[in-house]
Amino acid sequence: QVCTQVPYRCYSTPGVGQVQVDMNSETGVATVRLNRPPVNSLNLDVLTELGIALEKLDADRTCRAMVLASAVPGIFSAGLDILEMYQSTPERCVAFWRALQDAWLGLYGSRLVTMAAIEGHSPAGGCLLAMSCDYRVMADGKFQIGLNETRLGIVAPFWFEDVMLNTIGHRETEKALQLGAMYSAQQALSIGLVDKVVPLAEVMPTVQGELKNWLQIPDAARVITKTSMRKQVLDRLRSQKEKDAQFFADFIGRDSVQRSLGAYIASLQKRKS
Ligand SMILES: CCC/C=C/C(=O)SCCNC(=O)CCNC(=O)[C@H](O)C(C)(C)COP(=O)([O-])OP(=O)([O-])OC[C@H]1O[C@@H](n2cnc3c(N)ncnc32)[C@H](O)[C@@H]1OP(=O)([O-])[O-]
Repeated sequence: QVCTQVPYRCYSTPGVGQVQVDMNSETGVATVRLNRPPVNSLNLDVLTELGIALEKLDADRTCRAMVLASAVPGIFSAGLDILEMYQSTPERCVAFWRALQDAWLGLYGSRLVTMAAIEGHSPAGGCLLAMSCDYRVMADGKFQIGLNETRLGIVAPFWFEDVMLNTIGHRETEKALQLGAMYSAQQALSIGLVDKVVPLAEVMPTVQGELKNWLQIPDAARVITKTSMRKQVLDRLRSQKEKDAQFFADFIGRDSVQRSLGAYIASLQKRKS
């Protein structure tokens, strides 16, 4: 196992944790892999683990960069675990949302160079995680990426919207969010939602190659620049975290939203059979 070799260090037990972290102390690059089969849906536990992992990496002075990837073939992340939003309690909804907020604040506000290796589908919350990195490489082929929330009868919150706006601009975001659009890798590339599209086997090598460019830049100057670019969006959520969590719990609890989610879950199951 890669983790037992020097100079790798693990923050989680390989093959066990739902968020696996391999830290290469020689290069200063950590690889964080989501590991919640079958689709890496993000529940309270995974989001809490992810938030803690990001915090630890940020505090590790030997760490300069992080690659966000998946341990599950064919999937980057299916987004938020729909079962956290369906027939849940208001208390659980608030706790779930806080964990998402904290994980996102840790990722979007990270001092590290962050790269998304998108080796599979990446809807909704998966797209948010990818967009929150500094750079995205996606596998060509059948995989799709996008914020499809409206298709579930739910609404991407203002901070998902802010991140998309900063990634692909106002006009594309308006269309993408209203339609709940899912894009192929090539379409995503054409609107700037991802930075590079390569064959599946080339995703990781391409990320490693790109990292070399980013790591040539002195950290302090890059971090000040990144912070200045992202501060406004981060502060907008930081200043209203509780209000945002309460809004989510209230919205999700509506009968009409529960009905839409129920129908969407049924459609996912039907697609399988
Ligand atoms: C306001 C809030 C903002 C919201 C943000 C979000 O992220 S909203 C999230 C929006 N996300 C979406 O709309 C994504 C919906 N998912 C998909 O479109 C597809 O699963 C896929 C394309 C990701 C993978 O296709 P594939 O053919 O490889 O896999 P498959 O389809 O066969 O699924 C396997 C099993 O996983 C289950 N399951 C799947 N996703 C979720 C989930 N998010 N959660 C929970 N469970 C999920 C699925 O039901 C099935 O369960 P079963 O029957 O075995 O008990």
